[in-house]
Amino acid sequence: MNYLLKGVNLYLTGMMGVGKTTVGHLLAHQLGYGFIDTDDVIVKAAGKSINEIFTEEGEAAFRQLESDVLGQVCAYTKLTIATGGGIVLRRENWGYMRHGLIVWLDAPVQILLNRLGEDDTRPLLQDSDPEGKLYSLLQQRQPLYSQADLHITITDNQTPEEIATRIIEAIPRVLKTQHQN
Ligand SMILES: Nc1ncnc2c1ncn2[C@@H]1O[C@H](COP(=O)(O)OP(=O)(O)O)[C@@H](O)[C@H]1O
Ligand SMILES: O=C(O)C1=C[C@@H](OP(=O)(O)O)[C@@H](O)[C@H](O)C1
Ligand SMILES: [Mg+2]
Repeated sequence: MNYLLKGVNLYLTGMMGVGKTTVGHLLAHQLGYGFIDTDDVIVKAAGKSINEIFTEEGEAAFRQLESDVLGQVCAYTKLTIATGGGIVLRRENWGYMRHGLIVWLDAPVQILLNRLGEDDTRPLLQDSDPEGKLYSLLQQRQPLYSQADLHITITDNQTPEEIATRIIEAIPRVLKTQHQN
């Protein structure tokens, strides 16, 4: 697999709660790649939580930090990068991610809700109707996620290890021509 990938970065995208951070970590390990989570880099650089950044500086400032981080990390190779669910919103982020392979992890809203129902670390879900919020975010973002190179559908009973293996098995089918030269 590493011979085929030639150090090309993998970007995991998809809705919050789908497992980008969890699966990305395992995927990096299986590939012998480094692992970066854009949210983690932002939190470390800002010295505050994602919730604090949203509350004190606003979503627009968070999105700028997110693009800045992506612009930095895309200069490196042999990385699996777990992005935040909203990375697909900015056109410039696609320009950065297109240098690698973009994977969309796609799960039904009910799975996301089950996983994040008790979680208070996602500022966009601190809403009186988290289910409705997830549906509206998905409706807005689905056309964007669908521009990924690889679409992996997640069901309830798959472990993160199984999902990482499925991604690895699917990669040869989607390696772009420019990456095979
Ligand atoms: N395949 C899975 N099966 C069960 N729980 C999972 C799975 N993948 C992730 N989770 C759990 O769902 C929650 C959200 O996962 P996370 O990796 O943070 O998602 P994301 O980074 O996409 O928001 C975490 O509590 C994580 O342990
Ligand atoms: O979907 C989003 O807009 C967000 C997703 C979060 O990351 P995860 O997708 O890793 O939960 C985090 O970046 C922030 O709370 C905003
Ligand atoms: Mg995450």
